[in-house]
Amino acid sequence: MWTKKNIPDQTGKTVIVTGANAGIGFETALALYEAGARVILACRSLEKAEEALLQLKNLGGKGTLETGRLDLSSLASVRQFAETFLQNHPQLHVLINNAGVMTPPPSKTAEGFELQFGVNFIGHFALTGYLHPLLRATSGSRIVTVSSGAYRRGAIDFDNLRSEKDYDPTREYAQSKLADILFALELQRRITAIGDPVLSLAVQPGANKTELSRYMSEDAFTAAVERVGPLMEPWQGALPSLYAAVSDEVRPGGFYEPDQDHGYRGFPVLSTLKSHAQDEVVAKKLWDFAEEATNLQYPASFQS
Ligand SMILES: NC(=O)c1ccc[n+]([C@@H]2O[C@H](COP(=O)([O-])OP(=O)(O)OC[C@H]3O[C@@H](n4cnc5c(N)ncnc54)[C@H](O)[C@@H]3O)[C@@H](O)[C@H]2O)c1
Repeated sequence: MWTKKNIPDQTGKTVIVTGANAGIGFETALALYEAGARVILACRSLEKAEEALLQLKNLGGKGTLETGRLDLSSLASVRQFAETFLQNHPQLHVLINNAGVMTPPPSKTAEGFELQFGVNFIGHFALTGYLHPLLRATSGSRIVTVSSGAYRRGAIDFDNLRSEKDYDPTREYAQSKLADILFALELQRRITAIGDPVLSLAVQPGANKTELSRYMSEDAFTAAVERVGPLMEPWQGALPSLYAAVSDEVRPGGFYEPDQDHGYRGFPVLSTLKSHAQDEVVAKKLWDFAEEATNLQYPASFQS
């Protein structure tokens, strides 16, 4: 069984974890810090990032910790974070696109996207794009994008990417998490096409006790727990991200999730995605949309 004890020494590696101040992101950052990495806690609130840094230091690790302000609901903030990072770091070994929001009241990003689509997908698309040149220049680098089992119920509604229709929070969450997977796989195809060794992987953490459910009603939360069974601890939810971030066994464009044979609990395994998440036509169309929305085109030498 793969656990965080299997993480090889990460001394000399630089890792960014988005949404590292809470839940799965915090546990992901902790494990990599323990293993010796330089971990950048990229958080919406700098104050919360500093609090998390102190908590992590108290827990102990042989790596180093830094904080950065990153609000994924604003492309200006994403750009500012990336520019500051690029000025101060010669390498980036792992980018973990972990931050997320689920079923909030109707709200929009600075650019007018529905919050879940904007934060979970568009913000991470932009962040990855800004950091991509440094990832390319760093040997053995990888990008890990955290999706959700909710992708299975998701569909990309190209007539509603700018919230043209009524807001349905659950549908929007599932769409954003499907978008994360389509993005990770399309990115790998584009990276491979230009002959780069960078890896792009997608993961889903299973059902974990975190603050992600803060906007769910008690009834909806109870029904969800009845459906999926007892929730796992956040450290368990971090295992697929950690496996994808450090394992030598990962497959380019692979999707990792807690083992289905064990009820989506415990150790991470390579898993087969449902066919709609492997749809290359939809992925390309979504990529085109994201490029236009963010004004970013990458990989730089890729010709579609
Ligand atoms: N907890 C689960 O059961 C579960 C299941 C499937 C997928 N996930 C995914 O795991 C990831 C981590 O979620 P979690 O369960 O730890 O939830 P969480 O609510 O505990 O943590 C989410 C993190 O994302 C950050 N975040 C939210 N909006 C942001 C923004 N605009 N800019 C920057 N950061 C922002 C939060 O501040 C927090 O640090 C998410 O992508 C989520 O969709 C979680």
